[in-house]
Amino acid sequence: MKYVSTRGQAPVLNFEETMLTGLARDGGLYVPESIPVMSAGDIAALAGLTYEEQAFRVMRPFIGDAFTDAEFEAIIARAYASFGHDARAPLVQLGPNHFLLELFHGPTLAFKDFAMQLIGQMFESALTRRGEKVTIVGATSGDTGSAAIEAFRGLDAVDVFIMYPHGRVSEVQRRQMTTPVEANVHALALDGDFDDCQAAVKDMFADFAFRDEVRLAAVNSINWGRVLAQVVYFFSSAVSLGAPKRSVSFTVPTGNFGDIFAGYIAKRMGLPIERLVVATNQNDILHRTLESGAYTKEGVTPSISPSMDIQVSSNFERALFEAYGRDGGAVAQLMDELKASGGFPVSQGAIEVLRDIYASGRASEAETSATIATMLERTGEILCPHTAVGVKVAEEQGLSAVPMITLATAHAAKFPDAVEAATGIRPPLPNRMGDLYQRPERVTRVKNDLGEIEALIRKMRKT
Ligand SMILES: Cc1ncc(COP(=O)(O)O)c(C=O)c1O
Ligand SMILES: N[C@@H](CCOP(=O)(O)O)C(=O)O
Repeated sequence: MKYVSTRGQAPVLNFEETMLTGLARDGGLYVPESIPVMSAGDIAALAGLTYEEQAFRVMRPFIGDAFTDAEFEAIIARAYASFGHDARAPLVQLGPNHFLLELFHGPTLAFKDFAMQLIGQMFESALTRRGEKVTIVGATSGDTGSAAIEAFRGLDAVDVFIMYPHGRVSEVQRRQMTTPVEANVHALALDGDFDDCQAAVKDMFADFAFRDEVRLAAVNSINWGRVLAQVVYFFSSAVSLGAPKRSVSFTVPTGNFGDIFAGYIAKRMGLPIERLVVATNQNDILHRTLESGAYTKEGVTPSISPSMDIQVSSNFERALFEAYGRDGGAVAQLMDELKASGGFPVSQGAIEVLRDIYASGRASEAETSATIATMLERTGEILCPHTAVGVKVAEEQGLSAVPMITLATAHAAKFPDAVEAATGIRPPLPNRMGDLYQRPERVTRVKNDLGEIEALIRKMRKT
């Protein structure tokens, strides 16, 4: 399996190189040269298997010879061993034909653990074999960062630097990043918003001297390995509701577009997905784009679903690449326009392709709060605000004979203030999170200045 850049100018790589490279050298994102297809028989055979067995079968065609079957099985087993639910990604029913896919049973209580625990194991295995070390830089609006620090803490072959927008993540998210004691992980509180953090990561990758000096690697959904791991739960949930005989639809709370793009990959692999619905909060650039055909950046407005406070949605580039018939030159031009003028019009042909694949909706702050309250009353489920955005948008899609699965992307206890304001109940952290509120914090405040960030990383890295 080979991987190509969405901007068409970077070297073609195999899976392991793609995983360790992160952003392509032309600024694009790597995607598989072709998408492997699973037959109806292959999909039906997933029924009754464990999550780990399903993960092996779904991901195996993408990894080429990066790992032997035995190594890959062991990596998957280690990745999910720390999850707090035997099913890993259980489904619960919310109402007639509406299901919630609980993706928050991993160690940091968000869906990011599914991919991050896996790529942590894959990095460790590949780097040990190669005798190499890397410096990971990541941008987070709260969940990617905590999941990355958890997955990579204490590993000898990596230093990890996670930038989060100062004052714009929840206390639980911040503490998950600032309390681990291992010397190889660092939380950097940046003066700016998530888009500034993500732009800084991409600028570091574009600074080839720095990139090569510190051997930069990425764990945001820039990294194809992240998207790949997230494909699995689209299969596991659909199969448990009767796929491939029965179609399903998904609503995905969306920010950086990685999770819903994983759903698109599952569909391309043969999973019968009828609708893929993008659910946004008030930072609704994706919903506006699908409605108007113009991708136009506005400022990021802080919300009660802070992990989705994003305006420059990284993986939308992968969706554009597909919608423009895999024309890397056209995508590069759009990305230049975005950088220069803060937006671009999507061509008529491409927007029609996108609208064919993705539906969309938006939930306001008041609607999000009201959904948390109503769902508690109706179903007894306490939703996190991101999940509530998804549930609200899913309900607006209207009932159909096809089951709708909304992704529950985080545990309510990560956002206790928003949940308490909506319901009067302050959701407690699971026991296994222990003394998070008592542990001392370690964080470095940093200006949104590339030179300063790079100097700090040079100084703090140990490899
Ligand atoms: C809890 C939560 N929900 C939804 C999202 C949006 O996911 P994506 O960025 O893959 O669109 C995020 C952040 O990525 C998140 O942390
Ligand atoms: N919501 C994310 C933003 C980064 O997304 P990623 O999937 O590209 O890592 C977060 O919680 O940090």
